[in-house]
Amino acid sequence: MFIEPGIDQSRLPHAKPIGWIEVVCGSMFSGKTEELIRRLNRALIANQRVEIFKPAIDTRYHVLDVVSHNANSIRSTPVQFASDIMLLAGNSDVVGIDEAQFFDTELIAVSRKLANAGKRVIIAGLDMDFRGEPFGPIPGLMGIAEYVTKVRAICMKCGNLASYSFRLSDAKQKVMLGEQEAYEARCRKCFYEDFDPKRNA
Ligand SMILES: Nc1ncnc2c1ncn2[C@@H]1O[C@H](COP(=O)(O)OP(=O)(O)O)[C@@H](O)[C@H]1O
Ligand SMILES: Cc1cn([C@H]2C[C@H](O)[C@@H](COP(=O)(O)O)O2)c(=O)[nH]c1=O
Ligand SMILES: [Zn+2]
Repeated sequence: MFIEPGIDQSRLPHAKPIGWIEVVCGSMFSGKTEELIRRLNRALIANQRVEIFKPAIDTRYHVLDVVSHNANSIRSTPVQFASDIMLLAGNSDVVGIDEAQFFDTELIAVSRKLANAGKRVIIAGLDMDFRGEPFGPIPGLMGIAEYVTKVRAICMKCGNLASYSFRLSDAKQKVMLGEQEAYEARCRKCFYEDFDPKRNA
């Protein structure tokens, strides 16, 4: 179970705001966005000021909303660069960022600055790409985060827990938006059984 230090802390008299970083990561369909939305909604219920960002390229379900695969949603601000978040997060207590793997590695410095300024920063993103390699700023963010939650999907081949996102086509580019028609959640065994390093080189 995830403890929510911000909410406990806000009850302490004279408590100074202490910032921190939370990372929610895993494969596609593992519930990252659901978990991000859950944490942000609870912060809203606690009357905290919440700002939510996603990369502007992620237009899959909605241009503005962060939307989970099971249709939960929350309003967000799409931004092009991680540095935009620094400019727009000014008045918030809590900053949520979805699809963080698509941001440049500047997101690591931005998250550190926001947390050092007393904000709770909650980041959701893919830890690995379709080749099973670390994705963008996520590994670096996991390194500097106080809390890291790895969530897992269900393997579409065998029903075990899945940590990998298997791409169903031969497309080689790292960034390729898609859902069930383009990717399957897979466990380690089922991912590597069908992974062809030459095809994916
Ligand atoms: N293979 C799968 N394993 C688990 N959940 C799945 C799978 N395929 C579809 N889903 C749906 O995806 C939802 C999670 O969506 P979401 O939070 O958007 O995941 P993520 O952001 O990690 O891609 C689940 O609650 C479930 O309804
Ligand atoms: C593995 C992998 C995924 N993507 C894309 C596909 C989706 O649009 C997002 C991930 O969304 P989710 O909320 O985690 O399901 O990322 C990609 O561009 N490259 C990849 O290697
Ligand atoms: Zn499997």
